[in-house]
Amino acid sequence: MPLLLSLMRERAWLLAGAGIAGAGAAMLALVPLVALWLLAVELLAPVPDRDAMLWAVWLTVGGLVLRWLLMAAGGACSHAAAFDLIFVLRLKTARHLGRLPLGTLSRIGSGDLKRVLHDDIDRLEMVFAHMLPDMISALTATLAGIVVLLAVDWRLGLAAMAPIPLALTVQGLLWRWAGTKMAGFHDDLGRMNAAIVEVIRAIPVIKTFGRNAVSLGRLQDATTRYSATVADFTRAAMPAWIAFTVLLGGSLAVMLPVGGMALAAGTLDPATFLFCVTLGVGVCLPLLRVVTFGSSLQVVTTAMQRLGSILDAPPLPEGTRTEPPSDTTLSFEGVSFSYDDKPVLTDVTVTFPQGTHTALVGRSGAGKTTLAHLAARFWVPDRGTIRLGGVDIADFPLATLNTLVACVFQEVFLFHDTVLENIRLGHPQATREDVIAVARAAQIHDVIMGLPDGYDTVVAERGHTLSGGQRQRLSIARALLKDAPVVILDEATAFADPLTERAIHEAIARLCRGRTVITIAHRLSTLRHADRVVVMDAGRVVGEGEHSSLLRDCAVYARLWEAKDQTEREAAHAVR
Ligand SMILES: Nc1ncnc2c1ncn2[C@@H]1O[C@H](COP(=O)(O)OP(=O)(O)OP(=O)(O)O)[C@@H](O)[C@H]1O
Repeated sequence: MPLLLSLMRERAWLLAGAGIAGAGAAMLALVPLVALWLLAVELLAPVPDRDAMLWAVWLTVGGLVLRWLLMAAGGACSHAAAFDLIFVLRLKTARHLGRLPLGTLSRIGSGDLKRVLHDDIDRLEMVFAHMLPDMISALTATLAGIVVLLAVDWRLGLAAMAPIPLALTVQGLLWRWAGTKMAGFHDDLGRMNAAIVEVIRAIPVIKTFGRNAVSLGRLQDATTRYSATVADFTRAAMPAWIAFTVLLGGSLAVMLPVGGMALAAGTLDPATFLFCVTLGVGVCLPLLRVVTFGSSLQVVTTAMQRLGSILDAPPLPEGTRTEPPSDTTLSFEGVSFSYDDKPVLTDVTVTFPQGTHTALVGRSGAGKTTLAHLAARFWVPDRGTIRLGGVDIADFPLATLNTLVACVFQEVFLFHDTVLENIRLGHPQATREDVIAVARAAQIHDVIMGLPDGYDTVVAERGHTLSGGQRQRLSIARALLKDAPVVILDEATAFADPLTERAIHEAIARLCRGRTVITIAHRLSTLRHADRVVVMDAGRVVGEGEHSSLLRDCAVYARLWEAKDQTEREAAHAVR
């Protein structure tokens, strides 16, 4: 609710305009009825006044035209406010997401992120463009109708209002009951959303494993559970909702006997009776729209709470230093890190000197990727400091650190855009010639020229028109264009055949020239290209130096090589 109110303040004038126009239009809806009453009075008079009757006709026409104008103006204001606010909020949320640590993002989960960014924010269109003006005009219509009735004949006015307290009591009880069910309802919806996202992502795996894939089962369970919750909710709420609707339409049942008695007593004339009954029939019915708005508001409030909890998540703290450090030695000093409660790095102290190429090796799960991610500040260490040229990387704004550190990771994400723009991501101001030059250096130029529109070919979502090795070379081109002094490579040859691997290594050699490079070497063959090796085991650095000295002094390293040699011997034996 506070988020909704603060949003309303941002476009207060437009919303006020929409509200005033809606209220005016609702009041003008009464004009034809008043004109009808004036006509009836004249028609039932012994000598009807023709001028007064003509005036009543003109009053109706004028009222209708003005009402149409007000409705158009109100609609324009409310839609302008709604789309403005959606734009502002979506941009604010996207910017905030960009500044959140990866940990927070993965905790939120992609299903919930999609729901908040897309569905939840979209609900604001319904609130500001439709529900809010509609509620104001509905409330005004009922209020104005009752005020007119009270002014014309207070007895019939009170009779028209009589069912309202009972109807609102029923609805209040229904709301209170619905409130207790909402949390479960939204949990089920969240589970279904997460299952949908998982299935979309896992389509290749599902195809491979057929219908037995866990994802499909989970989606089926989540959907069944959600529809059962909605069905139970609707069934249980139906009687109270029907009672409320019937009560709101029940004004006439009270007005007819009250009016009949007044007519019989001679204290009410027939024209006034007719007018009051006509107005009273539907005077409370607009409140139905107000109540519908109330139920939808509950949904929107929950959506805004979800959005609020994301916007309240603390972003990565950023420094203000924008000048680059004097050198690009990267050092970890007593760095420890846990994913939630699971310790992954313990007291890591290691230096990657300027201009050297270091291979990071260790068993799977040793913490190599995590160490690299910390250098790019995807996460913040629990303890210790990471320095670049002696400066704590936390002292740089993320945008500056981004220009200093380039990453080439195993999974390369390509945007649904041209190849040119995908490479240009590394340096948005780069010219086409610059892009072609780095693509040549990354050994990917010929592949790009073979695509239907060359550099202007649009690559499909998640880069499915390029192979794994090609995507990696494109990622290297990006990093080359970025021209960052520190480069982190996560086993960039994982997808490659021997020829492609050679092409990639040539590309990497160009990328590494004169820079501080860390290669996460999942395959020990990558070590040939490194100046030195850092060995990790169970989240600690257990050795560093040159290959030969490590082979002699570091048991973990010696075991890794022994395993590699044995695998190669077995492979050679199998081929023979
Ligand atoms: N996002 C995450 N959330 C929770 N735990 C994680 C996350 N990423 C990695 N881990 C865990 O942290 C540990 C270290 O993982 P990391 O990826 O850093 O190891 P690695 O040495 O790079 O492994 P590999 O060579 O297999 O890629 C592993 O036990 C892994 O399960």
